[in-house]
Amino acid sequence: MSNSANLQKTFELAVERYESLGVNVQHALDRLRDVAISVHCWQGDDVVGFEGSDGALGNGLAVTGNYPGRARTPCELRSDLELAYSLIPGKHRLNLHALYGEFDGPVDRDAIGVEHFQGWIDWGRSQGVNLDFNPSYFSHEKASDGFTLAHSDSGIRQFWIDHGIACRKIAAAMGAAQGNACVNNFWVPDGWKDSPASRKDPRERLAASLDEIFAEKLDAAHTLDAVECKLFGIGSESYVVGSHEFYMGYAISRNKVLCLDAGHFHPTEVISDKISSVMMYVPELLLHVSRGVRWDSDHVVTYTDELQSIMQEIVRGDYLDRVHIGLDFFDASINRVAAWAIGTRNALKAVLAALLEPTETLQQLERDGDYTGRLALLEEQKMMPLGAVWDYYCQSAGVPVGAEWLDKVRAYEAAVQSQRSCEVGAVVG
Ligand SMILES: C[C@H](O)[C@H](O)[C@@H](O)C(=O)CO
Ligand SMILES: [Mn+2]
Repeated sequence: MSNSANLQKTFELAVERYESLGVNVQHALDRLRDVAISVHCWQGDDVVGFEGSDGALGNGLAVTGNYPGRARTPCELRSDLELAYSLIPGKHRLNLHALYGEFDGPVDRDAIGVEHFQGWIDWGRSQGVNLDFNPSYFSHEKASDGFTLAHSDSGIRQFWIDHGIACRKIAAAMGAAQGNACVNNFWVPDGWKDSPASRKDPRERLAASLDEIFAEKLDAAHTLDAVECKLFGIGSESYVVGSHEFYMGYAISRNKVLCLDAGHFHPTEVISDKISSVMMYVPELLLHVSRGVRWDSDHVVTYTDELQSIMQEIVRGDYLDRVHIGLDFFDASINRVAAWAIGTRNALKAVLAALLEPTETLQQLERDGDYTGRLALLEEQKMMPLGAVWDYYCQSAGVPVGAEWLDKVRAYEAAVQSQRSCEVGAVVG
């Protein structure tokens, strides 16, 4: 029997197994097809961007590793992304940071405009890839003391307010061009290494700055504002202005999308447990699916218990329409296209596993107080033939099955990435 016939047979047997639990595999695959993961551009170049500055990453963000082949121009980044998307089943989004505009000279962050992102908008249209966006409040001389929107200097605050306003306009233009909302996520690094004398003042300034940025009402069909909290960072170990409580309150009171990054809490705290709580009070949620190892280390997403729990919570709560799934990791110690493929495929596998769960049966057992049955079924689930369904899904989506994608990455690395030996400065691709 050919590989393809084997795969089909294994899939059919898997369908029967799931049917015996009352799970309709085709229905699960139909739902999975609609899940668009927002793939983060910054894994492709170690969060350097195209501003043409020295590229030094600041404000608590750190990328470790020196694997060759980093994308240095928009053309290279797009080429790498095209390969990555071809290895991932389904249609996915691109999450762009403001520092990835195409600038033909120095343009400061408060002066960026949609013209600097037209290349991305055109590329997105040609690829059928919808865009999300992020203002960049880091790696800039006006953020060098760790403060931006909460800065005590009103001039610096104004500069960053203007950056936020400019980014909202760009995001709205992207959304209008693609015909669906561009999620525009605000993360600011503001915080202190050591204990503050006033925790209150910077928080009041941050809220006031954000209110100014969001003062103009934009069409929600074009852009949605999201706000991302953080517990601590390198250099902001004692205090982060935009804490979870700060943004939870801000998002609820201003009807904003809340962003939960899996690496932004205490190391033993998980975001999966937060989803059903926050969804009671905020309209929509953005996730930065990441993997912290001992700290917010932004490791490539692997198929962990927490990844599975996050996707289970989204599916069990019937939140697929209100949760935007984005990724946030940056690993420079392995091939960067492989990092995207591994992390995104894992996120999708976890969504598939959640869609294949006999949720109604489990919840009925729970309502009946049959916790023995609940635990037994949850554990038996773990041995179900998920891999057979995943392989079938990849094959029917026209992307490599199993580890076959790695051959494509290796061939691309040999032909393309390995030729990128010398660094280039500000290059418009
Ligand atoms: C580059 C991203 O915006 C950044 O990772 C942010 O989302 C974050 O998580 C900072 O820790
Ligand atoms: Mn994040």
